[in-house]
Amino acid sequence: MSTTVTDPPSAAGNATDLAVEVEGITKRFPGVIANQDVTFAVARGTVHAIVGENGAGKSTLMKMLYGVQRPDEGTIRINGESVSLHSPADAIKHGVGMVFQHFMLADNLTVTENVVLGAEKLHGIGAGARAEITRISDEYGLGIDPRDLVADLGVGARQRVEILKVLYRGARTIILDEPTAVLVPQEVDELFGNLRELKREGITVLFISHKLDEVLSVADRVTVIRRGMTIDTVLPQDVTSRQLAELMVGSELPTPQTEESTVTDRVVLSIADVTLAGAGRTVLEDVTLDLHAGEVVGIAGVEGNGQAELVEVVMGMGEPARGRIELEGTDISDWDVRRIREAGVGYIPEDRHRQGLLLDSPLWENRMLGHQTQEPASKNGILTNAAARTDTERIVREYDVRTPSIHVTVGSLSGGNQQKLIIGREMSHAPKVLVASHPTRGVDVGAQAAIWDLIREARREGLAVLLISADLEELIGLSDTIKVILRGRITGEFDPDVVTSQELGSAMTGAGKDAS
Ligand SMILES: Nc1ncnc2c1ncn2[C@@H]1O[C@H](COP(=O)(O)OP(=O)(O)OP(=O)(O)O)[C@@H](O)[C@H]1O
Repeated sequence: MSTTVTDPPSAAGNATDLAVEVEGITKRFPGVIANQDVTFAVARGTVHAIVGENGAGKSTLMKMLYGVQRPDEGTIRINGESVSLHSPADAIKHGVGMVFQHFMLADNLTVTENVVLGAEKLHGIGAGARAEITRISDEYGLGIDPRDLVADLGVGARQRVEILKVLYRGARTIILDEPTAVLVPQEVDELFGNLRELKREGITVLFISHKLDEVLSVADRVTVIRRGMTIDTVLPQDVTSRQLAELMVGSELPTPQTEESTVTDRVVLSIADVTLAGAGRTVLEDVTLDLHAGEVVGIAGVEGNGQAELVEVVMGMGEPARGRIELEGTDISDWDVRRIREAGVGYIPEDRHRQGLLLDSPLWENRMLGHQTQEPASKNGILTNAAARTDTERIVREYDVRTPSIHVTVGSLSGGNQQKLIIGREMSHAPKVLVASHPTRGVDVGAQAAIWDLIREARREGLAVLLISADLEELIGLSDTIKVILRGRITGEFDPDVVTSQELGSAMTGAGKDAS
């Protein structure tokens, strides 16, 4: 493919037209070269995407640009000036700000309070700050009211507050980490509109994403990183998303197989009229659904509409006020997590850091987490570390977990590789039911396809899956039926063979027509 961008990114080729230059950056960790001689340049006022497989080195690169990590070798130039960044405060002084995937806003505070927190010296905390927030919001078309309470804002608006927060601190280059992972299609369109407005005003946006179609629709240039090395910087009009994926992987991708339905009429998990109250309001109301052997039921919803609580009641982390949950005919409504797992329910949690993994422990110890009482970790009540280690080696092989060994801490793995380890662990106990929250969040396209194949294979053997995902392509691609959850109620049911992402997005926000 002759897509390499050889000309300097700026029309004039003048170094000062470049917002960021990365030259010969190398970063080593024990047993891993995370970045090796990485070189690329980002023109001012453009949107520049960084893509690569899980563990390719994208986050490490961004951490160096944001002052959280120091390169071992190489140079970073910002606006033509060579810089040495020792902290995020350093980075922001040079005009580089970062917006993380997990928002860091306090719900019970106003937009102004959130924005000024830690930056009180700039414009105070009162009228001056509010005026500045309004000015920035107007200048970049963000539509933010400084007096709004963050709790009242939707996901898209919260993200705009995060963007405003870094602009308020003087950022002229903004790094976004997988910004669309939590957005519905309409919000993605809005965000991309905002990014175009930002670049018109001379702001530079650098972003990491695994969603290659989106990358191609919004980026001016795309830099591909493979195993720590820069492979190419391409123009979006010169490549398809498949070619981009092949550049990431370094070989041709297999064509995905479509599957016949494997749904049986045997109900494995039955959720009947489940109602749950929390913090003075009803978070789940009369939720009823059956999971059959061989079936994937997808749950589509904007974050915060009860899907997390639904998972919690199914997994025994919350007891419903009303209703009943049965596993193969047995009432499990008041069972605890351990008993439910032992009865054959696998669990891929939404927040892998809080619920799925012990970051400071090695991979093989994490293999036993939540399964201490089951083989191979335990035989007749005695822990068998050796068996757990051997099985971890198998998972690393089968799930392509990129790691120097099974003895390093899980915290040192890239996000996508942590996720692959969790999925490998949960699938190895041959569950009857898999409760999967965002199973491929942060996972690259190749690994996502492999995980979908594994889930489909297990479904053929009779696995029933409750799939909660913010990735509508995933819901459509993997589910046998999709249910929409809105304000704690199931408000619609869709056939994945005919529904579009746009229709699902509308139903999720309550804007669309009801069930088809
Ligand atoms: N603090 C650390 N200690 C040891 N190794 C690390 C550390 N941070 C990253 N690595 C390793 O560096 C490599 C690159 O990781 P990085 O997180 O940058 O990848 P990534 O491209 O962002 O992946 P993903 O798409 O999965 O988030 C991986 O092999 C990872 O295990």
